[in-house]
Parts: sequence; structure tokens; C-alpha cells
Amino acid sequence: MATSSLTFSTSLPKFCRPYSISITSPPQVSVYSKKLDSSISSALKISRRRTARASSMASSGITTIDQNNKKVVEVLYTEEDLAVSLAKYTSDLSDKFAKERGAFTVVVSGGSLIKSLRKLVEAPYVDSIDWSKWHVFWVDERVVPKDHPDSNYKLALDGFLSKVPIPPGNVYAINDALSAEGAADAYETCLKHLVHTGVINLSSLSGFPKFDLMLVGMGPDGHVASLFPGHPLLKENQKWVAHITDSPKPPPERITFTLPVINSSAYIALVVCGAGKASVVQTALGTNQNSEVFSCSNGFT
Ligand SMILES: O=C1O[C@H](COP(=O)(O)O)[C@@H](O)[C@H](O)[C@H]1O
Repeated sequence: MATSSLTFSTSLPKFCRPYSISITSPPQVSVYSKKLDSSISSALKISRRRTARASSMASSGITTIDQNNKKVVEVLYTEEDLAVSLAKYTSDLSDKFAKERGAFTVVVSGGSLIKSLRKLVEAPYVDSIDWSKWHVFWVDERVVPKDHPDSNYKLALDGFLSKVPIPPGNVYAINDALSAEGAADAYETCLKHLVHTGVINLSSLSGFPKFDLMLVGMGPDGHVASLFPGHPLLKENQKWVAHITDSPKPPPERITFTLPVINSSAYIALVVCGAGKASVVQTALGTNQNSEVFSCSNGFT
């Protein structure tokens, strides 16, 4: 596993260590790690009871709450349960931010995350969420035309955005006519404008933008956004949006939010699904003692 090393650097040293979760035995593992507040905490308990009722074969899953570090790790046994829990979590935060600040800034990744959002476009959420308050961004994007099969925008459009009434002007896709570097710079400029106009908050702690919610996946190698294990981009601590031209996973040219931006979010849900990712998740949670790799304790806070 040493090749999966994410050497995040940060001053927050011990996030995931308190968690001790067995994630090796279920046939399918859905790990859902997120920041906590009291409303979300009770939502999780409801979710846990519901999953217990839903499955007579398996136990309900495991929820670990770390009040000190405001983190929750929820391990669910089916992808269906994960989608249900994720929809409730997202809907609750949508309500909260729409009421508190009249806007809800949501960042999505590509990949399997989009499928896991499918319950949001079904009843009751499709009708109950105030979609007019949503502002949608991408944590990373492949530098390809928007109608290309590799486009994260196209993936989200087909699977999610085309099914809900988010104002088109609130959906912030990259400029696909630019180079990777140009697209990253243009996206950062767009974010700065939206901070200036008050759509996106700025973190007084870090000075980086503070999105309301990040919904992000993780690859089987442990990459998050387009931040890959061992890549120098992990050390970027000035830019908000960076470009990469040597992505280990094709396509090679991408743009990505930097780690300080991801870590400045008000809420983050790291959504990981499938037995093939169990090992790297175990490592990320700090429960794989034989690995020196991608550890949340090293930086993904
Ligand atoms: O290339 C990417 O991969 C990751 C993980 O995708 P998954 O299909 O394994 O969930 C994704 O989060 C990222 O946005 C995407 O650009």
C-alpha cells in the first residue's frame, strides 16, 4: 500500500485516529465520513434505525461520532442505504443554509458520487428542497469539452442537475475552451468574484473560501478530487484552484480544488463505496496499522 501514499501536510494531526471500525467483512462497504452538528447527529440516528428495519439479513451498519473533532464515520452495508442517508444529510444542510444565509453552496466530485446522490431527485426531496438557493461547483474537473463522456459536468448534468430546478446561472462549470492552466485560473477568478458578492463565504480562519457543503468521492488509490497520492499538488497552499497535466488516472489534464479549500468547508461528506475501496478507506481512517499511507491524520480534515 505504500504506493497509495497521500502525504498531506497540515497542522491538524489526529483527526481519524479515534475511529476504530471494522470495514473488511461486509460484502459491500459504504463509508460516509462527514462533519457533525446536532441536527445531523440525530439524522444519523434516524438513518441507523431505518437501515436496521430495512435489512433483516445484515446489521444496521456502524456509526461512530467523535464529538471532539466533530466527525462522523458511518459504515453502511448497502449502497442503497448510503444513498438514503446522503440525501437526508444533504437536504438537512440545504434547509439550514437556505434559512441562515439565503444560499447553499454545494461542491460535487465526479465518479460514483453522482449515482449516490440519486435519492435527492426523488420524492420527498425533489419537491421539498429549495433548489433556487443552490449554487453548484466542482471539486475537480477533467479538461475536456462539456459534452465529452469524461466530463464531470456532463456526469452531474445527466444524473442529477437536469432533474432539479437549480437556476442555470447558479451552476459553475469550467471554461472548456481554455487550457488546463487557463481553466484553473478562470475558475479561481470566478470563485473570488462570488466571495466578493457574498455567494461564497470566506473562512476567517484560513482565508480560503468556505463552501457550505462538499460532497466528494475517493478513488481506489485514495485520490480525492484530483489530488493524487504522492503528487506535489498536495502541497499547494496558495492557490484555490490548481491544474494538473499528469494525472495518474486519465484524462491527464484536470483542474482541482486545493487541499486548503477542501478543508475550509463548513461540511464535508467523503462518500466511498464498494469493497474494492475498503482497504484504502481503512488506511485513511488510520485503522490499517501496517500502512504508512493516505491517513486522515495527515491532513484530510
Ligand atoms: O477521476 C475522478 O475520480 C474520483 C473517484 O471516482 P470514483 O468513480 O472511484 O468514485 C472522483 O471523485 C473525481 O471527481 C474524478 O475526477
